[in-house]
Amino acid sequence: MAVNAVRLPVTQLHGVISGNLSLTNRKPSSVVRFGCGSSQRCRSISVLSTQLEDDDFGRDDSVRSMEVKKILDESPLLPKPLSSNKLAQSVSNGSRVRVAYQGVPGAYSESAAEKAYPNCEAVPCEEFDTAFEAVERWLVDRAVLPIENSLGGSIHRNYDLLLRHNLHIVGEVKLAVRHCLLANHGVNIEDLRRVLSHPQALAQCENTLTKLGLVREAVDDTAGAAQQIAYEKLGDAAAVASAEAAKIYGLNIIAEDIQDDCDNVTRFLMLAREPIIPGTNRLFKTSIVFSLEEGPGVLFKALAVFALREINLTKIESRPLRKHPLRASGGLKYFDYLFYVDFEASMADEVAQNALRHLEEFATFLRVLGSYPVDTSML
Ligand SMILES: O=C(O)C(=O)C[C@]1(C(=O)O)C=C[C@@H](O)C=C1
Repeated sequence: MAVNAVRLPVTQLHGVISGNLSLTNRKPSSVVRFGCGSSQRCRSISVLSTQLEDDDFGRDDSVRSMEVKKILDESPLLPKPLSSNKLAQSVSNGSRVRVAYQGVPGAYSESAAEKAYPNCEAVPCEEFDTAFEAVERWLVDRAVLPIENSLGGSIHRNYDLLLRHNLHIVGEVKLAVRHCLLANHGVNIEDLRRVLSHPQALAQCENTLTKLGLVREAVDDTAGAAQQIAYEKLGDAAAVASAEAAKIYGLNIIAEDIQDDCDNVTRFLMLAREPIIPGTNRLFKTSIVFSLEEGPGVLFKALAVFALREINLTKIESRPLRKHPLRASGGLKYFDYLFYVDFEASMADEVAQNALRHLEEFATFLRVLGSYPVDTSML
């Protein structure tokens, strides 16, 4: 699949928690005030759409973006995604659970945060690193991270993030992802030439998009794509995003359920500064990462520590060991790997503790990423 990366420069960074509104020209802004209910959300949308209504598609881009900037700067209802620069100026108000996610309102990660922590305050962030940092600096309580999808498989980059930061996995959420094709009102399917979305979302809709013959353009998140279509009043482009994003940004749903399989589920991890105390009162899962010496049967031996104890593995993923990608042995060069394994047991179970003690005997590195309740909502 050809995906043309679209990365507009960040000109200015945002203040969310401090309430300072400023503008980035990469992501014009979000339209939801933190913690506001859907009625407030709708009110703020209608303010925006009324003010933007008179624009026509032919207007000069720079004039239009100046106007959008003015509207956004003047609106008191528009929170902005957190960026690293503004983290230092932010303070946590400590009332509801605050969950950082990458993207803008209407992103699936926001829905995952709300599924995991109903009534939470979902905090949009420009980058995953910012979301992680927001937790590390006590500005929010949790970060949410998409990790795998039933159609697209593992989200490799996010595995790497788990190791780069020192947060603990404290929960998982499985979310049914139902993609829609969104465009501005008055734009028909025949007018479309391009489609914008997160690369994962584009991949999940591969068949439909190929049938429509649309050129794919990758952006940072699905809702960000919808926002761009709306703010730039694009007449030849659609976004792959949620029905919620259509509501927020005032777009028309041209097609529903366009993912390649109706069972499209993304699994998200919830991350926190402290691990949760693992229990045995419900189904728990534990995620670990380890590396091994090179040699015949070493991975087999590692996996046997679980098999011998009848511990079920639910996921195994390997990623290159970035600092030492190649290992020389007997004149040959081998790739060095990290193995990420999820198994169905709690760290409170003696059998799991024994398995990890056994693995420690020959693993060159081992870290427990978290022991957390299994999301059984989709069983
Ligand atoms: O772009 C979004 O809306 C996201 O929340 C990200 C994301 C992902 O990274 O996989 C989440 C769920 C869907 O699988 C598509 C995109």
